[in-house]
Amino acid sequence: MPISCPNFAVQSLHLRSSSFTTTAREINFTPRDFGISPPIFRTNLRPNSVNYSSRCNCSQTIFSAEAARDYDDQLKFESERYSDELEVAVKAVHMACLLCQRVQESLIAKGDDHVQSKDDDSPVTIADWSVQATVSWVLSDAFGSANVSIVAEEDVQELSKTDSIGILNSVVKTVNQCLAEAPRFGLKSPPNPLSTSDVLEAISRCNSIGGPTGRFWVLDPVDGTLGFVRGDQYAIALALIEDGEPVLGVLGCPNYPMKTELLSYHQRVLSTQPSANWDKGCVIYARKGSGGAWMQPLLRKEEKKFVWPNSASEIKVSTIDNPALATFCEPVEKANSSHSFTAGLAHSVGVRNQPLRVYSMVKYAAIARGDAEIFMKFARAGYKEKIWDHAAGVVIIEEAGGVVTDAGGHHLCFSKGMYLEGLDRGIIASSGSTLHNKIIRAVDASWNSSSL
Ligand SMILES: Nc1ncnc2c1ncn2[C@@H]1O[C@H](COP(=O)(O)OS(=O)(=O)O)[C@@H](OP(=O)(O)O)[C@H]1O
Ligand SMILES: [Mg+2]
Ligand SMILES: [Mg+2]
Ligand SMILES: [Mg+2]
Repeated sequence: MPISCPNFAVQSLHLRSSSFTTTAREINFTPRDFGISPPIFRTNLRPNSVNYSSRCNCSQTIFSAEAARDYDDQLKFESERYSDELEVAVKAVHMACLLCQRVQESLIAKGDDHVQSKDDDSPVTIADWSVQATVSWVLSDAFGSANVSIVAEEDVQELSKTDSIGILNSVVKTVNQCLAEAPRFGLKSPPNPLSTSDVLEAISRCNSIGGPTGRFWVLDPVDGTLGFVRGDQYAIALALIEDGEPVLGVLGCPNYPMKTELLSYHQRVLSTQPSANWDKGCVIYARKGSGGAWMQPLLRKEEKKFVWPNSASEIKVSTIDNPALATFCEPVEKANSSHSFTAGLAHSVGVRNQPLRVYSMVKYAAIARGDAEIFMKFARAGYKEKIWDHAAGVVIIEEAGGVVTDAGGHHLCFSKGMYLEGLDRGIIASSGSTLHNKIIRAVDASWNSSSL
């Protein structure tokens, strides 16, 4: 029996099956018009299952009962897509946040010497390796190691040196302490504590190099390690990429308070807030195409009986589009992004507020939560941005209603391996297209006279 369904043609564009691609084209829309990325649109095709019959005289599309059923099935399928992966990812990041809080507290309290320097002089700590091992183990246990491919920042080279034995032992202890808590999140603990070689294996299993096809996870176990060792902001970032497009993003921000006004409070977060009588820490996540981004408060590690599932609230980008009222955020270190160039851009578009300088992908979280309107990063010429520093943040900002592109206005490309290849000058994220376009025009106007 045919069913007349008002606005069905437009609704049906959300269905993402090949049949609807045709429907969309007939009325001059493409999946991109709806923020649907082609790789997702193409997957799970169910060709010919929709009987596109005719149009009624009031311009409403008429579909068969079979089509309506198919519509419901497809909607259900879409709303459940990646739900297992997202659930495990959120739990793994949540566990990693508690792990990091413990390590950071001990590092600040004892002035721990377990901070190593990598070949590029950047810091790496027990927390970086421990989170990588933990998340790797949790994902492999949940989905089977044969099905899990991970691109991640750390390797075991430094950790395997004979003089790193003390650090390695601390990593193994930290990982086992964290995994022992897995049942509190509804996950399994390993039947026996992981051995040193199990932990090394879990870290080095994250050796995928990414690419344009298939599915892989992208993990930055501690983003903003410098902020971490200084007792300041840092993030745990996990994304899932399918056929070159990030489809899930999870950001753990253990020192980013639920109450916005505390973000501008920078240094010595831990030492001056000892009783933690404030909602410190959150986990933010989003699924590509769902049109929403969500935030959970971080469960307190000292609460022995915390209840999972945790509550979540929806987050949205700021509605401010007047540069005079906008705040921009950028890296703390001027070695990582030119502060003078961004100050010039901000001035030329009429931004008056002081920049919010925050370590790590907490900057992406700040835009998604509506705590700032613009994020800019212009690294020195020759620096290649890594996919793990951006993938999770991009999904979250876009689903919260914002925009992320390079300075040429192109989407960031996650399909060319571990680097954001072809990045045009720098990265800009904004709460909306008005501010975004102004910044892009300002970059064009001042780029040639810059020293970047
Ligand atoms: N020279 C240089 N230029 C640009 N970017 C660099 C550079 N060196 C490092 N990185 C990467 O920056 C990540 C931290 O970025 P942030 O925005 O947090 O910078 S800052 O720490 O606030 O200055 C940082 O991530 P983590 O290593 O995970 O901390 C690096 O991947
Ligand atoms: Mg690093
Ligand atoms: Mg990083
Ligand atoms: Mg890192």
